Amino acid sequence: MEIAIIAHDGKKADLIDFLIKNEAVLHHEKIRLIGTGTTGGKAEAAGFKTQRMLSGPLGGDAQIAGRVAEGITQMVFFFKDPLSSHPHEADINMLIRVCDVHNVPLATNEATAQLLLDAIAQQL
Ligand SMILES: O=C(CO)COP(=O)(O)O
Repeated sequence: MEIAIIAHDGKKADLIDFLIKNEAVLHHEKIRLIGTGTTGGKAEAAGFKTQRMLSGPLGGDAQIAGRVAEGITQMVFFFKDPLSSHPHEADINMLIRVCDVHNVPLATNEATAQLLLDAIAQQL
């Protein structure tokens, strides 16, 4: 299963902490991580093999949306920062919309991501 990880700058530390907390599940052979450029780089530095797309503002969210639309990415953890604005808001909303169009689970905060991952862990 391919899971996309994305975090805005104000949430990147929270996402990495979340990955570390769940490393037993995330290192399972059936799980493959992809991420936007900077988020993916930080995940790599923390020991998580992650296929990196472009940085979000340069089209990374759009690339992940494309993979969701094609059925390649099957879950998205997107730790959005609700307290900051982003120049690529259109891409962010497009990714959320594409997840809804294709009924792909999308967590935009840690509590939801944990519930999704716990559900996945039971199926591995
Ligand atoms: O902007 C982002 C999501 O909208 C995240 O991109 P980066 O991981 O490259 O910072």
